Amino acid sequence: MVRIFLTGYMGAGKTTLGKAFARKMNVPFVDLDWYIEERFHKTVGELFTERGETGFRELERNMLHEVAEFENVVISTGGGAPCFFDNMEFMNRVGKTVFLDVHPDVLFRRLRIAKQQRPILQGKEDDELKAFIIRALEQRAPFYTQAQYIFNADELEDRWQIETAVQRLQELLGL
Ligand SMILES: Nc1ncnc2c1ncn2[C@@H]1O[C@H](COP(=O)(O)OP(=O)(O)O)[C@@H](O)[C@H]1O
Ligand SMILES: O=C(O)C1=C[C@@H](OP(=O)(O)O)[C@@H](O)[C@H](O)C1
Ligand SMILES: [Mg+2]
Repeated sequence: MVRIFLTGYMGAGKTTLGKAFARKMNVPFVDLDWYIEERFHKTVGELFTERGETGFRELERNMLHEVAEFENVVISTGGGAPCFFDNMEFMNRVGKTVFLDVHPDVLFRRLRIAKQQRPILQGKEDDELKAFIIRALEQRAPFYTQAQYIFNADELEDRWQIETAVQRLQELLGL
């Protein structure tokens, strides 16, 4: 039975790599944010606005427990999921956890063009965004580093790099 959780900061490539990895492993892919959006018929941004971050985190925890029931699955969490409640401990208990480790400069490059759909980053100018990413990584590191595996995901810029990353991830997990 394969139940793998991909974690890491926003822009680390959890969704991109998770999707490609699940396809290669021939198992279903679940992106926790997409699952939440489908279940509630609302975007993550709308849920943040309506319920505040506290409300979103509660819902995220409940949905994490729901998707963790699936067997043979690759699950990409949202970047904050491992850092609230006992979510990280829970994932370590029920599956294999991978921290997608990405250099802050790379995260900044990816997120400055992909921040609109991420409520926490909205309205941040470049300087502020960079400082925010660095600070958030420091705060979240104690959670992310509880993952059983650490995977460098600095290179996910094209199909070839993604394919290479999928192979490396398979080797890391011994699959
Ligand atoms: N080749 C690329 N060049 C620049 N940005 C990219 C490229 N590929 C992906 N991104 C952006 O980087 C982000 C990382 O991908 P994603 O899988 O969504 O990360 P996560 O799910 O960890 O937040 C995405 O928002 C995407 O828009
Ligand atoms: O890091 C975070 O706190 C968040 C990350 C997002 O997921 P991605 O990491 O897939 O962008 C999403 O769950 C929400 O916007 C909050
Ligand atoms: Mg994602």
